[in-house]
Amino acid sequence: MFFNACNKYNTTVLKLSRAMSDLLNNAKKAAAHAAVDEHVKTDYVVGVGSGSTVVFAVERLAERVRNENLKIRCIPTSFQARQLIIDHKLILTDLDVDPVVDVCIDGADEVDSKMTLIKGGGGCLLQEKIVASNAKELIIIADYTKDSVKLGDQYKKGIPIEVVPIAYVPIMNKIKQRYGGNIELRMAVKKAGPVVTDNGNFVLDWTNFDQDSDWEKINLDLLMIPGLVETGLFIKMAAKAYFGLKDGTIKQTGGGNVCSAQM
Ligand SMILES: O=C(CO)[C@H](O)[C@H](O)COP(=O)(O)O
Repeated sequence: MFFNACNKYNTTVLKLSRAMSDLLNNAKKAAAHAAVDEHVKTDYVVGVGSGSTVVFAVERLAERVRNENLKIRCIPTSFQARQLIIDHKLILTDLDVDPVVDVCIDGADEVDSKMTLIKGGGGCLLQEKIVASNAKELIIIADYTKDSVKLGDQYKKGIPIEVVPIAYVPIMNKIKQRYGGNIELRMAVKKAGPVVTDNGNFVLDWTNFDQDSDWEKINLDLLMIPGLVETGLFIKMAAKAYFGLKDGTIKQTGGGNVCSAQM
């Protein structure tokens, strides 16, 4: 009797979590397809972001290359993005060969009402910011859980900060002293010790920050700390965000031209 009730409960929980993940995946796919269809043209150099939503964008790029004979060259923002480009038989390039990127399509952990982003949940913030900063347009694709008024409203894992390993303790102390909140070294899951980025660095996650902070000022202050390589704050970089909603429709934010990435 007890075991039957437990089994029933477990099956219901499993069904609910599957339904939730289907909803999220459909939302991610809808956003990714819309962004690729509206922003990628033939002969474009395309920056390929990182994360689970970008997988749908790469699938769509490959589909358009096959069906429309679209000609594109792709610049990865991480090891994961490079593998995706190779697996989908897209043309791989880099900033040495193609220093100007026509459009960069990437995910985000959170987008606030001013189009300030938290990125780096997957630890790829440095290369993502480099590629985005060399793109004429940064287009964000995300599901509805990423659409916030203020940073920290929905995303509770914090602002990622990439640091040189020998400097991680003093940097953690400085951030806590200056701005408060909590800061932790990101630990690996299938490896003992910390996460090591594609660039050989560590990642700190800064949580419980003041949500009314002046992010532009804080970002510049942080970047002055020796050993701090990059922050996951993307400010005035994204031109547009596509959010896939639960009902399969898409919400778009951002004008498209005011805040395109810095050239
Ligand atoms: O910044 C990132 C990786 O560094 C990702 O774009 C961000 O974490 C969103 O990922 P997902 O599409 O899986 O939600």
